[in-house]
Amino acid sequence: MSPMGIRLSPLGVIIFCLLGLGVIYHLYSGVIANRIASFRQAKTVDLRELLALSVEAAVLGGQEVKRIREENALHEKSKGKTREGAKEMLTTGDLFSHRKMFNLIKNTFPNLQVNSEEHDDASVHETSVWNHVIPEDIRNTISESREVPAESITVWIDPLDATQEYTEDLRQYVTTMVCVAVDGVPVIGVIHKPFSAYTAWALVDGGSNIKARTSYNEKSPQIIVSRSHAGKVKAFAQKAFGNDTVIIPAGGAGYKVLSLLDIPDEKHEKADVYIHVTYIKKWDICAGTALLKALGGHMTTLKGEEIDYAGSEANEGGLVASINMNHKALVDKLPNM
Ligand SMILES: Nc1ncnc2c1ncn2[C@@H]1O[C@H](COP(=O)(O)O)[C@@H](OP(=O)(O)O)[C@H]1O
Ligand SMILES: [Mg+2]
Ligand SMILES: [Mg+2]
Ligand SMILES: [Mg+2]
Repeated sequence: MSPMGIRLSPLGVIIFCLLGLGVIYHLYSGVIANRIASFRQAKTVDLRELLALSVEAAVLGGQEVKRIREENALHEKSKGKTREGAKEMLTTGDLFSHRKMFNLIKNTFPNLQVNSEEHDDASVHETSVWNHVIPEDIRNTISESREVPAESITVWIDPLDATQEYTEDLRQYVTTMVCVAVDGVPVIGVIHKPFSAYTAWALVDGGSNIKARTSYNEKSPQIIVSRSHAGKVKAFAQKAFGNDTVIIPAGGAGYKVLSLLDIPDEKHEKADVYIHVTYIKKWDICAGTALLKALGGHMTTLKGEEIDYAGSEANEGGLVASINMNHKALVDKLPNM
């Protein structure tokens, strides 16, 4: 008999305790599972793996871009206007490519910050995960892995660059791009051309599958510029390099960076310098910056400042890109905006 006159059966006490534990487990199981999941998520990421994943994402996105164009199912619409009043086009190609690229990266490394130009309001559940196989060309060029803290990484993706030209069926200008910045500094750049199945990739201080050309005209450079967001770039370039300067209008920021390099495609135009004077966003230019940087080139604002590839998407200061020339001397020739 207990002091209160209630008799406690040992079996009853055990059952009561088990029930209590069950209730506590039920209440906290979600919390515990989340804790375990976040502990399991990689705290560091290997840049060589991230390069291989970036290539895979750009290629899979590119397949969507190509398919939608071939099926003539663009369903183009304007998603707004640029500051200069040009229509910002959105097509099914942009959207389907975004779904593939964004989800592949997020499903593989859920805790990475991934900034895409596009958004998916339908939130289609795309479950693809990367198979972690590093292709032979990457393994042969980059022999070592390099771990960096996941929290230092910002990934920028452009699921379809040169959308305006895509709607005009100017397929040669279209690319898909992935860039990885560590602490705001671009270290991985991938530019993929879906209609010619060509991919350029680079890891800064690691290696790449593309080279600079052997010579560039530094005195009278041929300047590649935007054809659909040109602003006053022609007058700007002529002021710097003279009225006879050859100006090449072309679509796509990815296309224009590749035109500075030794790309194995006769049809891809060649230029010495890329200049852009209107507003542009970081998913348009980060991959190009990384590729150029890996090969010893530069992409800066028109004042020669490095661009911080963390934080906001905006780049306000224009762009000048060059390789195998004195970039500082080039910047000094440019007029004030
Ligand atoms: N003034 C501006 N405002 C917003 N985006 C711009 C811009 N100028 C260029 N861009 C973007 O930069 C990319 C290259 O432009 P361009 O072909 O004119 O050189 C295009 O990307 P998207 O096609 O991915 O939207 C384009 O939309
Ligand atoms: Mg766009
Ligand atoms: Mg773009
Ligand atoms: Mg785009």
